[in-house]
Amino acid sequence: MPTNPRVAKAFRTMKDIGISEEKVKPVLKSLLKLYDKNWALIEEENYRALADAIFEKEEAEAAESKKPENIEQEEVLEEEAVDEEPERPLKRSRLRHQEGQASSSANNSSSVSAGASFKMPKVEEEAELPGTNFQGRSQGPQLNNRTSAAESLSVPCLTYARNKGKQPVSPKASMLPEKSGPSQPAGPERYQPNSDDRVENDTNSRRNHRKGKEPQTAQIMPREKSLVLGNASHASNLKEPQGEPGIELSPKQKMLDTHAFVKPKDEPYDLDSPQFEVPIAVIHPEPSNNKGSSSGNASRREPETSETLAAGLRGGREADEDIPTSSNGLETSHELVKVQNRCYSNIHIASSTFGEVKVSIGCDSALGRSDFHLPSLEAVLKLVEAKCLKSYKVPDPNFSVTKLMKDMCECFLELGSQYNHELQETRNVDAENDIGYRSIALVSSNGSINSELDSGEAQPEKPQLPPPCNGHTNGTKADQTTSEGNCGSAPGINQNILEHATSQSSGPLSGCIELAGMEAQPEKPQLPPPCNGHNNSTSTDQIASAGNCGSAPEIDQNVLEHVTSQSPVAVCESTPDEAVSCFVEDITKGQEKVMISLVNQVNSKSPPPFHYIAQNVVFQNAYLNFSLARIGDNNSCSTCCDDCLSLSTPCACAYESGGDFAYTKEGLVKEELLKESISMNRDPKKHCQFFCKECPLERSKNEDIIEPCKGHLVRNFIKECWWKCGCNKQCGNRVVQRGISRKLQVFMTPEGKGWGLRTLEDLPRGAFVCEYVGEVLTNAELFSRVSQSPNSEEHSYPVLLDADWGSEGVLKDEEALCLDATFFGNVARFINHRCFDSNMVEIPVEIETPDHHYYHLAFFTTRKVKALEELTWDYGIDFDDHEHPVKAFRCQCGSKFCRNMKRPRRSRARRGW
Ligand SMILES: C[S@@+](CC[C@H](N)C(=O)[O-])C[C@H]1O[C@@H](n2cnc3c(N)ncnc32)[C@H](O)[C@@H]1O
Repeated sequence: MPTNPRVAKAFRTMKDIGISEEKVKPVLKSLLKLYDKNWALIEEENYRALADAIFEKEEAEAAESKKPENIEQEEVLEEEAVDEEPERPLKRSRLRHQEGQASSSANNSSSVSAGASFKMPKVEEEAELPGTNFQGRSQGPQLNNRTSAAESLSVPCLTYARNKGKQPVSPKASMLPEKSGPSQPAGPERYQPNSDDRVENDTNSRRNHRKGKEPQTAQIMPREKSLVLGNASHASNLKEPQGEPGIELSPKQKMLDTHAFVKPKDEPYDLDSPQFEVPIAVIHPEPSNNKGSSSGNASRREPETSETLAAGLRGGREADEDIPTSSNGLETSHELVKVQNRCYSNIHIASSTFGEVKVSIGCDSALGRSDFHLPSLEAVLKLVEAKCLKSYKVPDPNFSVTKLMKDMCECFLELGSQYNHELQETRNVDAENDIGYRSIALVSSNGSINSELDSGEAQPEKPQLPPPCNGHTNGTKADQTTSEGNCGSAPGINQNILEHATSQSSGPLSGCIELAGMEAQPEKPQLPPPCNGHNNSTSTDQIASAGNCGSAPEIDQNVLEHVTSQSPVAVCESTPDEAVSCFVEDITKGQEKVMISLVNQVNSKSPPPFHYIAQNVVFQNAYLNFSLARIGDNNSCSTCCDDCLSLSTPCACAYESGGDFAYTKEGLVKEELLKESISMNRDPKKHCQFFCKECPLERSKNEDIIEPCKGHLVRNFIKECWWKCGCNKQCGNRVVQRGISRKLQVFMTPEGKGWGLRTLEDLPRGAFVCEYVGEVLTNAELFSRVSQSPNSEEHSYPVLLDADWGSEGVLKDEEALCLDATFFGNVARFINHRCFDSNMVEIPVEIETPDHHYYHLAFFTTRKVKALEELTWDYGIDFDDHEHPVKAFRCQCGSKFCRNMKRPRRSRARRGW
C-alpha cells in the first residue's frame, strides 16, 4: 500500500469499483503530471477524472487489439477529418487571442455540433464581444450553451454507458431512446446499454463525425454536480497524453485524445461549473485596455481582470477550497466561475485605485437550464434598452445601457470620493489632471483656473480642469484657444466633463451665475473672458484661429455647459468686459426634449427676437393635407409592431428608400443615401434635375414674364413610419420625428458670421442633428415678405421644398412651398453656411403625408463631428446671383472651396431661394 494517503485513497476508491491498483497506477501517475500534482482535480467528484482516464485507456487498448486493417485505414481518414475540424474551444480561443483573428470557432466552442456542420450565426458578433472570456468558457468538458433539452438529458446516459455498466443508469436515461440511430446525431455516444457495444458505437460516432454530423457530445456535455464516479464521461478532459510516461497510446486513443481538451496546467477547470456562467460573468459593455485597471478587457483575459473580478465576487469563499492559482499567481477564470456560483443574482461594483469602476451582474435564473444559450452582448443590450424605453418610459431614444452603466460607475466614484471633498478643494490647480475626479473647472478672466467655486455642502469633489491642449494649465486663454485647433475637443476627458456637468442638476456650481431678479444671488462665476479683445491680452485673431474646433475654447465650453444645466434663467449683459455677454439657458423654452443654450463670448449682441417652434407651422396660404385617408397601405405598415428595423423583410415604409430602411439600427443614415445626398450638394450638375414647364418659383417672382425654370434637383427621400403604422414611437424608422436629441448650443461666431450652432458632443457620421423648422410659406408669400424686408441680408436663409417637384405635376401656388425660420423657427435658423465641405447635409423626410410638396428637411452629419465644432450646411448659394431676392452675404465660411473668395468665381446653380 502506498505511503501517500492520497494515493492510497485513490487506489481504494478505484478498487471499490473494481479497478485494480495495477491499472490505476500508470493513469494516476500520468494525471498527476498532467495536473501538476493538483490532487483536487483528481479527487473531484470521487475521482471521476481518474476513472474516466482509466476507462478510456482500456477502451483504447481494447479497440487496438480488435482493430482490423480497414479500420486502421479509416482512422487515418478520421485523423485527417479531425485535423480539419475546427479546433477545440480552448485552443481556438487562444489562437484568437494570439493571432487576433475573430475565429468562428470561438462560438463553436460551445456548440453541440462538431466538424463540418459547425455553424454559429453570431460568429463575428461574438468574436468581437468585449469582455467575453472565451478561455473561461472553454475549460473542461463544456456545458454547451446550444445544447438542446434532450441533449442535456442525455448526459448521464452517455456517462453511465461509458462506465462499463458498473454504475446505475441515471433515471434520466430512461427518457431517451434506447439507442439512437445515425439520424440522431448524438445517439450512439449518448446511450450505450452495455459495454460490448462501446467500440462499435465509438466507431459509428466517429463515422458520423467525419461526415460532420456527430456532435462531440462527450466533450461538451454538461455534468451534473451530483454525478459520482460512475457518471464519468469520456476522458475528454485529459490532456493529450502523448509522450506521457506510463501510458502507451494507440492511434485510436490518440485520435480520441485529439478531441480531448488540451488543458493547460495553469488553467485548472471546474467540472462542476456550468460553463454558461462564465460569459455572463464577464460580459463588459466597454472593454478597457488599461493595464492595471480593474475594469479589464475580459475578452483578452488580462490576468488583472480575472483577479479583480474574482476578488470582487469572492465573498464567502471557503478558506480550504483548493483551487490552484495560475502560474502567474493569479486566480483563474475557473475560480471566477466558482465564486460566481455563490454570488449570482447580485450586482457587484468594485473600483481600483486608478479610479476605474467595474460593475458586474450575476444571473442565476439560467443555471441548470438546458435550454439556455448564450446571447450576444449586443442582443442583451438591445433588449434591455428596449425594455427601458418601453417599460420605464425612458424618454430619451438615445438611452443606452452602456451609458447607464457608465453613469453607475460615475456615481459610485462620486459617492466613494465624497469624503475626499475638502481635500480636493485645496488641490493645487497645477496638479496632474485626473479623470477620476470628474471635475468641472472654470477659467477666470485672467486665464487662471479658479477652483474656488464649489461652495455647496456635501457636494462631490472639487472640479478639476483638464489641461489645455498645450499642456500649460496656467496658460492664458489665448494659449488655450490657439491650441484648440490641434486638439479638437479635448480627448475623452472633456466629454466626460461635459456629460458630468449636464448630469449634475444641482451640483456645486448651482446658482453661480448672477440671476437677475432672484433673491438669493450667489457668487458670480468667473467666466471666461470675452473674445472681443477688450480684455487682457486676449486676441480676437488668436481665437479666430481656433480653426475647426468651433470658436470657443473648450474649457470655457465646459463652464458654459455646466452653467447651462444649473442656471434657471437667461442672463444678458451689455458690458463687454464680462466674460459672457449673453447667456440663455434654453432657447427652446422647453419645447425640445433637450435644452439648447445660447452663449455670446464674442460681442455684446443679444439673441435675435424670434419665436422658437419645434414643429413647422403654416403661415397662411400653404396647403398641407395630413389626412389619414391620404396615407395608403403603401405608405404605412399597420401590421408592424415594435421596431420595424428589426424585421427580416423591411415593411412598406422602406419602399420610398428603395426597399431598405434609410437608417441603421444606430439611428444613422445609411451610407448610400448619405453619399448620394452629399454628392448632390457638392456636385449638383451630376445629378438629376427637373425643369418645370412653368416654374412656381419664377412665377412667384413675377407673374407677368415668367422666367424659364432653372432646375430642381430630384432628391432621395427618407420615409419614416408614422401614425398609421403599427410600430411604436421608438421604432428605428422614426428618427426625425422624435426631434433633437443631441447636445447643441447656439454661440456667437468669432468670424463675423453672427450666431452659429455647434455640437457639445461628438457626433458620428450620418447622425440626425435637427430639422429645419419654420413657417411654411408659399413661394409667393416668401417673395413678398423678403421684398418688403428692409434688410433682406438679415433674413434667415429660407429653404425651398422643391425636392420632388418633378413628380408633383404642375404645382399650384399654394403647393409650391418653402420654410422660413426668420420669425418662427427652431435652432436650425442659426446654422451657418459653409461652401462645399459643410459637416451637415439636408435630406428630405416624408412623415405625415406622401404628398411630396410638403416634407421635413432634416440635417445629418456628413462626417464625424467633434464636440464644439460648428455645425454648418451648404445653402447652395450662388454668390454671383445678384438677382436673388435674398441678398447673398459675404461668405466667411473659411472653406478652401469657398465660392465667394476673391478669385475666379466658382459659380453654381443656386439651390432653392
Ligand atoms: C440661417 S442664418 C444663420 C444664423 C445667423 N448667423 C444669425 O446670426 O442669425 C443665415 C445668415 O447667417 C449669415 N451667414 C451664414 N453663413 C455665413 C457665412 N458663411 N459667412 C457669413 N455670413 C454667414 C448670413 O447673414 C445669413 O444671411
